[in-house]
Amino acid sequence: MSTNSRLRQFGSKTAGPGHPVYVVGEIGINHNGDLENAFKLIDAAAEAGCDAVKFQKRTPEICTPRDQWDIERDTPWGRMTYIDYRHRVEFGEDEYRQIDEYSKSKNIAWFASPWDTEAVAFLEKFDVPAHKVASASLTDDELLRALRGTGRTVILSTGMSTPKQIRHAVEVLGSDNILMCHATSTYPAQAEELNLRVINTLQAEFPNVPIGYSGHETGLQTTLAAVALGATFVERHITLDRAMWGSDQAASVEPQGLTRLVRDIRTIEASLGDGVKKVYESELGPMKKLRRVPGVVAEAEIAAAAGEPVAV
Ligand SMILES: C=C(OP(=O)(O)O)C(=O)O
Repeated sequence: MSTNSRLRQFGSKTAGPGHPVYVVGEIGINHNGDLENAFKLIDAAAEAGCDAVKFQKRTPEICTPRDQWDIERDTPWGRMTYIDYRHRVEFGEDEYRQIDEYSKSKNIAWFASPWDTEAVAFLEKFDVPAHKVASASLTDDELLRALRGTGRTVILSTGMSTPKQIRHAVEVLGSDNILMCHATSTYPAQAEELNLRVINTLQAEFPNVPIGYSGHETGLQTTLAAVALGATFVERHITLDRAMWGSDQAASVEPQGLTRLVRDIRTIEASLGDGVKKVYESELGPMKKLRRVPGVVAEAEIAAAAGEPVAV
């Protein structure tokens, strides 16, 4: 474990205060079961500068309530039962091997949210940098225990959860290896229900846990606001085209938007600084020109700009 208790490892990268925001393009099931779509989404995330892409891994027979298996629905692949559809959008080991190789070739990490313990065992066949607990799984103690047992960084998403449920999940997972994400689990989420100040609330309640943001809103501004409020991790759903078939596509970010999002996150984190008030050398020229009364601390400020301690 790291010496700073609020830092978390994602392979060779570190997330937490003082480190670049860890940005994840959530592919989820927006690949629609098509490996070529997954590769294109990995390309888009790598080109945008994301640190990782993420998938969702389910064992359909475990995750689909039995009474829904045989319900028929229309899909782009014809009419099929719900359980067949769940299999149709799930990748198996061979596909994940290809995803693993492809991601490596693009120098981007991948991981997933396992929705059941078999999916944890499945993902453990790969050297993933982390696992994620989807908000819907926050109350699944069996899953949380299996994830804790992997010893990897675990991202805990907190949408649709009460403070009591969140505290319980942290107890089950332990706080040493987790990163917690604020989230509102509505697709798309409305600005009025994002409640971004919860990022600060969670930070105050869990001082040893880095806090991130998993967004389902449309648009990018509110995700950038989350970074300004201190989110150390950001995840947004990504899609090749918001009009594609699938429940998550409409609330996802397209490649161009993703590029803007990562660019603006990097600008915001650079602009947040260290919070120590100082006079920059670049301000000395304007100061000379514009300040009529030098003021009693002018010399000290100038010294500070030259890297010397402020004496006031
Ligand atoms: C649904 C997921 O996460 P979140 O709750 O953050 O949207 C997920 O990661 O599968």
